Amino acid sequence: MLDGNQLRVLPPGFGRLQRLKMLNLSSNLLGEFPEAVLALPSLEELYLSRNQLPLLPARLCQLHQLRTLWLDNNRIRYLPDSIVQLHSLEELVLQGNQIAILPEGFGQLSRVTLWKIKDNPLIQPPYEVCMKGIPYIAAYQQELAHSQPALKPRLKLVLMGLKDAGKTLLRRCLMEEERQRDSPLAAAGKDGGRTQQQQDIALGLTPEGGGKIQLGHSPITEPRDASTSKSSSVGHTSIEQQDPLLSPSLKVAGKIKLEHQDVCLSPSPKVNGEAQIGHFPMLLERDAPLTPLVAGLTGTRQGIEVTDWTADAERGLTFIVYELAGDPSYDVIQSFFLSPGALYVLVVNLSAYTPHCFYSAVGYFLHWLGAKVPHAVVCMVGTHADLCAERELEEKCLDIHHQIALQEKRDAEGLQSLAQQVDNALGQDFDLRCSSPHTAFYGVSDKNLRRKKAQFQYLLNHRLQILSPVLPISCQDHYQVRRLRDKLLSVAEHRDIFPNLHRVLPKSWQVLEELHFQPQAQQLWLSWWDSARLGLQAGLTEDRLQSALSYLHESGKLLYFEEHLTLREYVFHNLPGLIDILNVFCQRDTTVLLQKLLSDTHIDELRTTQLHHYVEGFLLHGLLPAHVIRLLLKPHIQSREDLQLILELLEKMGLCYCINKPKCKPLNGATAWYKFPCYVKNEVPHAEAWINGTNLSGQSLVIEQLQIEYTFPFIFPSGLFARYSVQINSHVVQRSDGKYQIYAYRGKVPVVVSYRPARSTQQPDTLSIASHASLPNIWTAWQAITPLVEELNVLLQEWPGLYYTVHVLCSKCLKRGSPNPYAFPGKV
Ligand SMILES: Nc1nc2c(ncn2[C@@H]2O[C@H](COP(=O)(O)OP(=O)(O)OP(=O)(O)O)[C@@H](O)[C@H]2O)c(=O)[nH]1
Repeated sequence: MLDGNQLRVLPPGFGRLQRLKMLNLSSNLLGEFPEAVLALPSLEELYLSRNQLPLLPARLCQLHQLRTLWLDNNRIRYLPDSIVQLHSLEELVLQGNQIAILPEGFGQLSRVTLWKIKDNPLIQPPYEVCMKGIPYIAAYQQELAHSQPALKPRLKLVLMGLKDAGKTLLRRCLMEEERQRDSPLAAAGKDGGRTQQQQDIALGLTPEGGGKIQLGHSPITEPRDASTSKSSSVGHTSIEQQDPLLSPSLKVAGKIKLEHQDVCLSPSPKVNGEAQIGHFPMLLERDAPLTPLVAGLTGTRQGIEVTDWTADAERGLTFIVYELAGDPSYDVIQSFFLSPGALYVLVVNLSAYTPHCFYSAVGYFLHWLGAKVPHAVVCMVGTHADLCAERELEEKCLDIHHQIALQEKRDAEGLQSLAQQVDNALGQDFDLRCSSPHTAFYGVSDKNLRRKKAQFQYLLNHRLQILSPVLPISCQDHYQVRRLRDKLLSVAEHRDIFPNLHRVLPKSWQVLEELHFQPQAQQLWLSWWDSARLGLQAGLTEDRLQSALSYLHESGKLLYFEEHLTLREYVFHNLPGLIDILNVFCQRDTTVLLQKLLSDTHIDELRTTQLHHYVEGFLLHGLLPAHVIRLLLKPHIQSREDLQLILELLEKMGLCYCINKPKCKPLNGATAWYKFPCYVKNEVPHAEAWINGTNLSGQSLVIEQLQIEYTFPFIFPSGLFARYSVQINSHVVQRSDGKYQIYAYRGKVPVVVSYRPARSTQQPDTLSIASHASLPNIWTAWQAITPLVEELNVLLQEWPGLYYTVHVLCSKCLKRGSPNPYAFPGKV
């Protein structure tokens, strides 16, 4: 056991340990695979986790006896083809590396039962296949070998931003532009007489992507001196061109500083050695006439929308455009539509922008996206440029850059300092950490500290990839819209940014996709069996269908909840239809809701009044009976079964829960009522008192309090509390919901779930789960809260870039009513 040292090499003669069976070299500083290990023929277990290995030698297959090989959290990019010859291998742990392609013949590793590959940029086979295990990888590889490969580049494009940012108009103009592109009017170019170069600058589209800011560590760093780069037309360096000597954390801090100074603040940044006229447009005409492009496109729209946009018919590239809603009422469902592998466009209304609103217009969205999709690719687009004066436009764009860089720098430094604290604690002896509850990381094991450190490293290495300065645009200008389209296309087609776009997939997968989207398959969803039939038609057996569906789910083409007990029986292939349904419950508009309910002409007055009351109750308390939900969804659902399925989907998505359905029993004809927690506005004052230690029953002397607190220093995604309150419903009874609190019982034991938004920028948001019991029975309180804690942990797994800590609060402090109870760290 040589783990947890500072070893860079092994001593000479190490290879003479011919009878060595197990070698643990984890958590060292090995920068190369130690050759001496290859001379140990009896080796059965080899642990090399958390080193800095870039490669594995092909001669690794000499270790015929090897049963266990742990290589997680290194820097490995490729596996040698010969790895598949390690026929005795039972454990292969590769997570947290840079592996994109797995060698052919993975089926030969049929004895592997412990397989971990998470956190690798996998392309071939796709991530969804790799995660399922060796048999699935083997089947996929066979599939690819035997069927004709297919290529159909489709990329998910997500438009996000505040309400009225201009997302809808931008989307419509982009799509309309496609239709008008070939028209003589468009060909003439309505560009207000600007030169090509001026217009390029106006859109931040200078050669070699001049002026691009790259915040955070990412594989697509732009060379500072473009003449030295071997880059392609957009000017990105390849992964190999990065400086291998810089540690990721140094890169983050260093790059922000450099780029922030050089790109954001310099008034005339140099590109290709030539001074640019100006970094931001001062050329847009304030009073440009409204062109036919915008005419007829200004209608408002509510909610989330999905549309296909064939942005480049020649090359066959299609964007699946997800336009998110700016209204916060949609927050509870929006995060479902953020997924890896998409191109995100953050839209800012430059006319309305002020430096004070940076966080709400930009900063929050970056935090939110980074928490859900670490390392996501973001383009910043500023609309309403036509309504801004030249100087105003320049100042606002600069301010956004400046504040993004500051936010990014602050976050990275925060994470680095937390990582440093963990390092310091690791440098101490475990006994010392257990000596007093006031020492940092009291009682936390080395193993858990190392996990924590790996998490910080992951967060630091997976910052968002913000690709460009704000691209100012007026939707009234054909030329600018066209250039934005070209910019999006060039980003999408850049192989370093979206390597998956040009991935070759088995023909059967493509056929499966086409069959799911053929015109006759216009129902709202397909049963698993219907989908399996399409799979068979495409040449996929049932077991291989799962991976293909998961892939389609991840790439944004359909929804398939593989893990869900009931919903996995269905495939939601008609996304626009499904989103229409979800939109109904987020609109919060009395008129729209009433219109839907009163569309039937035969409704009498009494019924009309009743329906008015239901709408009022819904908007005030978030309550609706099932039959009114059915009415609201009338065009979409036909039968009772349809309704049941939709209600289950809404529960799964954290939108509502049934308040009066006994567990696993039918309602026997009674009306089922549904609660939508995102509508709850009232407080639950007694819960606040309880949680602060003022015991309701007045038994404060014999009662012990148990409180687990989750702290979110960077962001608590909005809508998460509402979702959690749905998620815990199956565990609690007699609940009373407030906007930020739930007071309920687990059996006879009371529990309180309480969310506290940050009171200032210095303070974090917290979410706590608490219970109490008399001292000899304190375990009943633990039993009460444990499932709620587990439920929260499951939910938080959907947010891989979200940083939070978990503490147990000191019960003595709680009893005293201390405003700052001591928090014991550690894994609960
Ligand atoms: N002058 C001008 N008006 C614009 C521009 N872009 C959008 N608008 C107008 O701004 C208003 C809001 O634009 P939308 O596209 O509806 O905004 P949105 O981001 O989709 O808003 P939500 O759907 O509520 O999230 C509309 O009246 C648009 O016509 C622009 O570049 N210039």
